[in-house]
Amino acid sequence: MQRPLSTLPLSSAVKAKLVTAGFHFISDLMNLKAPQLSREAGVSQQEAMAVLAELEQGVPPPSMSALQLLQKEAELQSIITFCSSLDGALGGGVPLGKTTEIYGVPGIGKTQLCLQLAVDVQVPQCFGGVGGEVIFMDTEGTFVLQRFAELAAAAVTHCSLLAEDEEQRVAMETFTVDTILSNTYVVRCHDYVELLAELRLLPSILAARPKVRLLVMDGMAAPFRPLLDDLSARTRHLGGVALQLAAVATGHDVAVVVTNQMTTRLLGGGRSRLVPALGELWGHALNIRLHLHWEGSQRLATIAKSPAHANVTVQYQISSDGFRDVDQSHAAGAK
Ligand SMILES: Nc1ncnc2c1ncn2[C@@H]1O[C@H](COP(=O)(O)OP(=O)(O)OP(=O)(O)O)[C@@H](O)[C@H]1O
Repeated sequence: MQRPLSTLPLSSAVKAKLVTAGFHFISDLMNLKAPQLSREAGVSQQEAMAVLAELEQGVPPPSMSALQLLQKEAELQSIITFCSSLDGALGGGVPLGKTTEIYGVPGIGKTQLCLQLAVDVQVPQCFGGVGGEVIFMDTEGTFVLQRFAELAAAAVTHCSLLAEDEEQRVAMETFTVDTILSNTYVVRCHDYVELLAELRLLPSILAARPKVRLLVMDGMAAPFRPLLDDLSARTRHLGGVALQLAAVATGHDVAVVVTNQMTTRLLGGGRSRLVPALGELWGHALNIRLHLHWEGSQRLATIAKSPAHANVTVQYQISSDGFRDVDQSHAAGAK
C-alpha cells in the first residue's frame, strides 16, 4: 500500500505544489535530490530540503483495528442497480465506501449503468435505497439529460407502484423526477487539469453536500489521453487520482464509480487482445472491477475483481426504462 504525501506534516501550500506537479505518494519522492524536487515541484530549495527531511523521519501510518474495519463494513449499504441478478452477484449492489470500475467496449452500457446508479442512489430508504444525492463528473459529454430524466421517470413509476404503506406514500412526495434532477450535480471536466482541480475540491464539496452518496466519473481514460507520450507523469497522476478517489469513498461513505474504456494490447506474433485502458497499476488500485461485454447479442456483466465476491457473470439488458434484468420476472430492484 503506497503512503500518500498528505500524511506528511507539510504546509498546505507545499502539498498543493507537490500534487500539482504530480507527486502524490512518498514513493514518488524517494530517489529525488533537493535541487531536482525544487525544479520539478516549483518549491524553493529550502522547502524541498524540508520535504526530504520529513521523509527521512518517517511518520507512522494511521491504523484501524480489524474489528473496527469489520464494524464499518457491516454498516455500509449498497446502491441497487435495478438489475437484481447483478445486485445479487455484488452482494446487494454497488457498495458505499468502495471504488468500483466499470469497463467495456463502446456502446456496451457503461454510461447507462452510471446514469441508472445516479437515479438509484436517490431511491428512498423505505424502498431499500440509500436516499442520497450524486455528483456526476462527465469527461466526454455523456450525461444526456433527456435520457437521465427518462430513467428517473421509470424509477419513480416503479416505486410509486410498489408504495403500500404510509411511510412509502409520504416518501414518494419527495421522490419525483424534479427532485432527482435537482439532487444530481453535474460537473463537466474537459481535460486532466480540470479533473485534478475538481478532485482537489471534492472534500469541501462533499462537506457542503453531506447527502452525496455516489460519485460518478464517466470516462476516466479520456482526460489522460494527452499524456500518452509521458507515461511516468500519467502513472503519477493516475496514482494520485486513485488515492483521492479511495479517500473520498472511505472518508465520506460514498460509492465511487468510474468508467474505463478498452484498449488494444499487442501480444506479439501479430496477435492482440482488448484490455482495460489505464494500465495494471490503476486496476489494482480499485476495489471492484465490473466488465461489461457481449456474448453474441447478449449483454453480460462479469465481476472481474472483488475482494469479497466470486467472479460471477450475469446477463443484463438496457431497456427504455434503463439497466435491467433480462428476465423481467425478477424484481426490478427496489422493494
Ligand atoms: N432509450 C434507450 N432504449 C434502449 N436502449 C438504449 C437507450 N438508450 C441507450 N440505449 C443503449 O445503450 C447503448 C449505449 O450505451 P452507453 O452509452 O452506456 O455505452 P458506453 O459503454 O458508455 O459507450 P462509450 O464507451 O462509447 O461511452 C446504446 O447503444 C443502446 O444500445
